Parts: sequence; C-alpha cells; structure tokens
Amino acid sequence: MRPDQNDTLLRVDNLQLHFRTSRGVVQAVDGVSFELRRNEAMVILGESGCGKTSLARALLRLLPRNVERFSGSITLNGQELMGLSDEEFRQQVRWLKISFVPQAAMNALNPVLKVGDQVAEPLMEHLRLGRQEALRRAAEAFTSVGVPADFLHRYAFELSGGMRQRVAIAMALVTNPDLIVLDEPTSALDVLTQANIMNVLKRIKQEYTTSYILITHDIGTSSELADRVATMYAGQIVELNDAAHFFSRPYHPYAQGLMASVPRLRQKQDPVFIPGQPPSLLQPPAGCRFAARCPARFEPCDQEPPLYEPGARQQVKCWLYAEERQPVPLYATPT
Ligand SMILES: Nc1ncnc2c1ncn2[C@@H]1O[C@H](COP(=O)(O)OP(=O)(O)OP(=O)(O)O)[C@@H](O)[C@H]1O
Repeated sequence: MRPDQNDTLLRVDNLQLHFRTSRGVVQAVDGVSFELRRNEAMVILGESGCGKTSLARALLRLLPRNVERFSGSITLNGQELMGLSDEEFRQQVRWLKISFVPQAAMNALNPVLKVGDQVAEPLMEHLRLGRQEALRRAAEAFTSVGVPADFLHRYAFELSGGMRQRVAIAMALVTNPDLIVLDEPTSALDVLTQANIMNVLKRIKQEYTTSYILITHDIGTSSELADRVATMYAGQIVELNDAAHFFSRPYHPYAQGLMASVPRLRQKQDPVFIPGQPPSLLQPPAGCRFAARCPARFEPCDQEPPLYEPGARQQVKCWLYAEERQPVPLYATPT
C-alpha cells in the first residue's frame, strides 16, 4: 500500500552546524528548518560553499572534529535524533534509517573488497544477517539499480564509473532505509550516464517508499526527480517550494537568478549569471545575505528577512514577500 502522502518523515528545526577554524567560526549551516514527507524527494540547490554538504553531514551526524556548534532538532518518524548518543545514532539510525551516497562515492569503494561484500556489509553489521542472506539481498539491490547480479563478485576497478555509482546507490538502498541522502550523485559522470542514474533513482522512488534528499548543482536533471526544492544560500534555506512552482516561477531573487542561469535550447537571450560571490560564512552580513548581489535590493534588506509563507508549503526569506503573494519576476523569462 502506498503511504499516506501527508505523513511527515523528517522534521528539521533550526539546525546549526558551525566549524572552528584558525580564522574564526564558519557558520556552514545556520538555522535550517524544513519538513520532508514519506516518499518525497527534496532537491537542495545552491552555489558551491553554501552549506549543502554540511547539511547532509549534519543529518547523518558525520561530523569532523572541528565542530564548534551542532544544535537544533532533527526528528525522524517522530523520534528526536539529537538526543541520541553517537553510538546510539550509529547503531540505530545511520544506514538503517538514513543512508548516504557521499560526493564521489564511486571513488570511495574499497579497492580490495569485492563490491558485493561491500554492499552486503551494512546488512551483516547492522541487521546481523549471515553472509549468504546478506549477499542475496545485495544481489536484489544490484538488480534494482541495474547492475547485473554476477557483478557482486567483481572489484571496483573492474566496473565503469556509472556502474560504480550504481553500486554506491545499491549500498545506500540495501537496508531499505526511510531516507537516502545523495550528495552530487551524478557530478563526475558523462551526461548519458547521469541520465541513467537519474532514471534509476526515479524508478526506485516509484518502487519503494524511500524519501530522498538530493544535493546538486544540476538544476536540469534534478527537476526530473524533485517533489520539493530547497534553495540554500550562505548557510540558510532562502526558499522552500514544491517543484512544479519552483521550476516555473521561483520566488526568491537568488532562486530566480539560479533558474535564469540555466541555458535552454531555444533561448534567444544569453543565460543570466549572478554577479559577485556569496558572502564569507565567517562573518555573514547581518541583514539579507543575498542583498549585495540582489537586483531587487531595497531599504529593508539591511535587516534579516523573516520567512514568509506566500502559499501552502511555500517559504521565502525575502522582504519582497512581506505583502506580495506571487513571485515578483526579476529576470526576463527565457523564450
Ligand atoms: N570541516 C570544516 N572545517 C571548516 N570549514 C568547513 C568544514 N567543512 C566545510 N567547511 C566550510 O563550510 C562552508 C560550507 O561548505 P559545504 O561543503 O557544506 O558547501 P557546499 O554547498 O556543499 O559546497 P560544494 O557544492 O562545493 O560541495 C564552506 O565555507 C566550507 O569551506
């Protein structure tokens, strides 16, 4: 039976992840809140360095040693995860309930272990399955991501990049987790293989009740999978929207700039590029963090904007929407 679509799986509230460095504290994730329903795919978009990977690592609690602050609330199926000790989190949550396909996962496979054994490992370690049963389940996971089952007995170097990436996805899928977080799953692959991997993810989404968080720079490919889109800028989510609205008429000036920067086949005008750079996360500006680059900047932007809710399940962190309920178009619509 398909799950209730209104069923909230994950709720993140005021999540902060700050790092200590010799130059000061980097506020990589700074007050992020969102909800994800069961079987929903949320894409996280944003420029390099805006905190996407740090957000993923915070959800998986894969934290470096130089954490200055890790706070807020993360509930999964109603259970507060922040209250768990690291050991409890490792035993009860990571891989079993939330699994991860890290950046360049295909290069992270162990070169001296057969890929089948690597995919079977989380089952033996976390579910205490015997090797034969774990390998049987690994073979099933291989089939669902389009890797022939006899590849179980191969080593990573014997597989193409696309096949290795599928193996990394099989590893995340094999424990049948509630949520899979994928960080740039197609970034190092050629376009055809990228499309194949996206098709695998779409098919898995139809067949399983898994939810996804997909981190990407690739707006085009992500549009095929996304139900929701979160746009991150300088450590914060500046827009949360459902995919259909986001890809046709985004709200936030930064989100509009990102969309206008995507080259289109029959577009007459040049794609837009957003001048300037994101601010340093060592001392982000006090007001709107996008203000210095924003074509719609006006007086209130010196103050931090609140999150406005122009529609159901829509949030935008921009003063333009203090009264406005419709997206205020700032760039020419591509024709
Ligand atoms: N362990 C760390 N110590 C100090 N600073 C860090 C650490 N990890 C990340 N950062 C900093 O945190 C900020 C956010 O980085 P993050 O990798 O999360 O961004 P991103 O949006 O995922 O970028 P990309 O798309 O390039 O992967 C950056 O300024 C980065 O330099």
